[in-house]
Amino acid sequence: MIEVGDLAKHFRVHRRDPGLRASMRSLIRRDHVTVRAVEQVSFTIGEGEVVGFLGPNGAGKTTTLKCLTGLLHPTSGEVRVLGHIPQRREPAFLRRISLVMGQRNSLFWDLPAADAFEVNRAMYGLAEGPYHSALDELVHLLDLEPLLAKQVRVLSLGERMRCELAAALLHRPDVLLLDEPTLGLDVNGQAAIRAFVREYTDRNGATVLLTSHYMGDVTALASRVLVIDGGTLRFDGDLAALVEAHSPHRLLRITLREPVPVSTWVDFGTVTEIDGAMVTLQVPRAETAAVAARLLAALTVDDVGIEDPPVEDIIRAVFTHA
Ligand SMILES: Nc1ncnc2c1ncn2[C@@H]1O[C@H](COP(=O)(O)OP(=O)(O)OP(=O)(O)O)[C@@H](O)[C@H]1O
Repeated sequence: MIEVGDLAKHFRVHRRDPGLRASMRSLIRRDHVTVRAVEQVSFTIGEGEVVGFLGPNGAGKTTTLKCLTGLLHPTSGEVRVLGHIPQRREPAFLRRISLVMGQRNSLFWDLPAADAFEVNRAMYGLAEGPYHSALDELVHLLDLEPLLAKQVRVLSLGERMRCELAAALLHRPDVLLLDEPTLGLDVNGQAAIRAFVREYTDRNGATVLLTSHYMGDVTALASRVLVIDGGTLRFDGDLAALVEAHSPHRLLRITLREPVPVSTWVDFGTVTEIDGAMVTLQVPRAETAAVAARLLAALTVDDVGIEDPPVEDIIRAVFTHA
């Protein structure tokens, strides 16, 4: 469905030092540098997969997504999406994909949302029947009824994102590329978009590649992740495997009947939080079960839970080691 082999995308950019002298000099001589935004990246994504694409700022995520849609031409390497070479931008290809960018507005600003959707209908040449059935489904799933008559320019960010998603899905694309779809939204707004994407993909089986700085988006939607840093792919696999490979520790959350002296914990692990009788201990992953058993035998435990550290911490560790 999506096949990427040794993809590289380099940008040649004009370099100018700050200051007036440098400005004057650049009028005569222009220095250029090459930005290696993406370097030898390979992966394949199968039909119906929902994959998270993670990386710090400037890692190369958006550049990769733009290569997948044909908005950017690769410097080298192979990209095939739905059997098409994206940079050819063939109508048969464009009718089957969608790219939604959280920080970009693609809807006509001055039109009511309903008319902005009509523009997309015309653009994609959708027949009345399929258009209305897709629109009805999206209006229902995204709760758009109260927004249809409002001008796009007056919508809140969360409302606009819901409309952006609807507009992007009216032609029922097989491949959906989501670049920071929850950027800047509050917790409710993020939850609404996540719930929608999950429901939509369950119903329609679309293939999704999703970038987000909110780990909640990725943990809620994707079981597989690609991690990119400095333009290079660092990890491709299950989120659970990433956690296991990069987190040598697990957390034991213990509630005791009564508090005990802090020195008690030295025998069991490293205390990361303590609040009276509630303690969080960090223990080596391989020893988790044995430590839990020793704790239960030695102390009066009301409750004990075993958790992995927050995925954010693990991703940070991946980037730090990279
Ligand atoms: N048109 C361009 N011209 C020059 N450099 C570019 C261009 N587009 C991207 N870059 C550079 O390529 C690198 C990767 O950028 P990209 O936008 O793909 O990163 P990203 O992972 O999406 O980051 P973020 O999470 O901040 O959106 C960055 O160093 C960026 O400055």
